[in-house]
Amino acid sequence: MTLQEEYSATTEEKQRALAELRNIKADFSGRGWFPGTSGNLSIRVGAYAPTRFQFAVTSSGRDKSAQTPEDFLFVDESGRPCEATALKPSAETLIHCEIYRLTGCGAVFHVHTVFNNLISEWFAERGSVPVDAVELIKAFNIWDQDARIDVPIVPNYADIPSIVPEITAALDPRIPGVLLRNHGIYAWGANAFEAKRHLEAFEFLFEYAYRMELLKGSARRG
Ligand SMILES: CSCCC(=O)C(=O)COP(=O)(O)O
Ligand SMILES: [Zn+2]
Repeated sequence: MTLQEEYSATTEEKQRALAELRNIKADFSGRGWFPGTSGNLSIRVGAYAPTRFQFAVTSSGRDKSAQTPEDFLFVDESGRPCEATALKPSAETLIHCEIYRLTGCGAVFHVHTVFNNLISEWFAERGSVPVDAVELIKAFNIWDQDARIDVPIVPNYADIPSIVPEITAALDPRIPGVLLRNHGIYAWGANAFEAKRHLEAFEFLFEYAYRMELLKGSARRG
């Protein structure tokens, strides 16, 4: 068996990943989480080693509220298509590659929302969004009484490869997500179910943090 064959998935596994991605794309689109063709999704398939893996990823620049046969393609650990295709992988595929390499996770989801953009800008100088003693922190499998977490924020650059080392440096193994400043969130999990749970929890916590900052501001003004 060649290395290529060893790490590529069965046809059934690939079809399952595509079906799951289609459902998640439709679900997130219904929430308005892909404005203006933004956002990208991926699910890993086949065997995994940090230096060798494959995943299905959304193709670049497409209307993510539409379902078409051109929505996804399979790429390898360096973000290159691993099957003959005219499709272009997401412009942010290298970020997915790095998250898989660092964490060994099974799915990575990226969305742009007003709350994740506002909160990343508000706390940009601090380098993280603090969240204190909110029950939904448990969605990250953090069960400490009154847990406090810091969601990392990294700079956003037009040149995507320049973002990769920022993610490498900022990633906290306890926190399954990272914010790109004034851009969006990357959230991941062992599989699509877990990545979706994490993404939903992040979005709840960002809205909570945003509204809490407003309340504190109005309390200070009297
Ligand atoms: C139109 S949003 C700018 C690109 C972006 O941030 C994004 O998430 C979508 O890029 P893709 O290449 O994955 O379509
Ligand atoms: Zn983006």
